[in-house]
Amino acid sequence: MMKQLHKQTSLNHRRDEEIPNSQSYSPKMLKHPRSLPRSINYLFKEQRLLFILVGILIGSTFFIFQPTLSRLNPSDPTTHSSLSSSIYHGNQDSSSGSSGFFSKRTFPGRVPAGIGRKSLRIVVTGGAGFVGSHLVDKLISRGDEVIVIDNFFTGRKENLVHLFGNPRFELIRHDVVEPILLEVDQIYHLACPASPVHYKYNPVKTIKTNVMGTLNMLGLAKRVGARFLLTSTSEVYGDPLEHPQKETYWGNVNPIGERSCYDEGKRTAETLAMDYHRGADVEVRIARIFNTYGPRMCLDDGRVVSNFVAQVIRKQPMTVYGDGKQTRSFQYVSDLVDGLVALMEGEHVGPFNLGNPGEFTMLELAER
Ligand SMILES: O=c1ccn([C@@H]2O[C@H](COP(=O)(O)OP(=O)(O)O[C@H]3OC[C@@H](O)[C@H](O)[C@H]3O)[C@@H](O)[C@H]2O)c(=O)[nH]1
Repeated sequence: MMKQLHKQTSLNHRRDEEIPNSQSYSPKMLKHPRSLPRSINYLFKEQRLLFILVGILIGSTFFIFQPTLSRLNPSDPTTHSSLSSSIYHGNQDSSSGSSGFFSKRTFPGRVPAGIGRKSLRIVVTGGAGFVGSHLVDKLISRGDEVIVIDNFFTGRKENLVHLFGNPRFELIRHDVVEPILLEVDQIYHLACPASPVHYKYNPVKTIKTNVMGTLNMLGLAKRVGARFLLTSTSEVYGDPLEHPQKETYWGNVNPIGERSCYDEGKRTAETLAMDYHRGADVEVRIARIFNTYGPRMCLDDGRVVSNFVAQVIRKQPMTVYGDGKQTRSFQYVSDLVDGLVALMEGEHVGPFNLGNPGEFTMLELAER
C-alpha cells in the first residue's frame, strides 16, 4: 500500500514538472525582441535620457568629492580641535586612558557620528565601603557602568543608596571568597576589612579575603581580559625601618602577629597580582594606600580619625595610644580616588604609594 502511494506521488510529481516546462517561458522569450525598440523609444521621448544623464552626473559628483571633503575637514581649525578631541576621548576611555587592553578592542580612524566616549563596565569589589563608594560615585559620574560586589561585612548600603535608581549601577551581595563570573573591562579590587579593629575581629576571614578573594578576582580578570587594580596598603611595610617608605622598600613585617592577617594577606595579594601579570599577561595595577579620611568613614571603625572625631562629638577625652609620637599621614578620600583612577588608566603597574606626603604625630593630630 505504501509502495503504491509512493509511486503515485512520484508519478504526479513528474507530471507536475513536465507541465510547466512545456508551457512556461516560450511566450516570454518572444516578448523580448518586441519590447526592446519600445524601451528605446520611451527613453528618447520627452528628454528622459537627458534627465537620467544629469542625475548620474550629480550622483557621481557627490561620491567623487565626499572623501576629499572629509580629508579637508581636519585642516579647518575649528573642526580639527573638536574632531581630534573626540578621538582622543574615545581612546582615553578605552584604554581608560592608556594604550593598554582597551585599544585592542576599538577601531582606529573616524568615529562614526553620534558615537562619543565608549563607557566601560567596571566591577568595584568592596564598593559599599568608605573608599569604594566614593570611587563608584566618580566612575558613575563620568558615564561608566558600575557593578558593586560587597558582602556588607564593613560596607553599608547607605553609602550607595543615592545610586539605586541609576540604570548604570548594579549592586550584588557577594563574598569575593567565592568565584563569580561577570563580563567587565576593569576590576577595582577593594574588598577587605581595612580597619585594625575589623580585620582583627576575624583574622582568618581577613586573610581568606586577601588570598582567595584576590585569586578569584585575578582569575576573572584573566578570563575576561579585564584590567585589575589591587588596593594594597601602607601596612605592607610593617614596622618600617626606613622613613619615609619608598615603593622599593621591602618592609619589616611580623608574619605571626595580630596584624599579619592584613599585612601578610596584602603582601600575598601583591604577589598574586604580579604572578598573574608575569605568568598570565593580566594587566595589573597596585596601589599602596596610606591613611585616608573623609565623609562616610564609619565613626566606630576604631581608626584614629574616626575615634578622635567620635570622641569630640561625644565630648569625651581623645584616646592617644602609647606615647603618641608615632607618625602617620592623612589624605582626603577624593584625592585617593583620583589617584586610583589615574593609576588604573595609566601605563604603570606599580606598586605606587597613595597618600599625603606630610606626616605628623598622633599627639599633633589630637591637638588639631
Ligand atoms: O583611638 C586611637 C586610634 C588609633 N591611634 C593610633 O593612631 C595610629 C593610626 O592608627 P589607625 O588604626 O587609624 O590606622 P593604622 O595606621 O594603624 O592602619 C591604617 O593604615 C593604613 C591602612 O591601609 C589601614 O587600612 C589602616 O588601618 C596608630 O599609631 C594608633 O595606635 C590612637 O592613638 N588612638
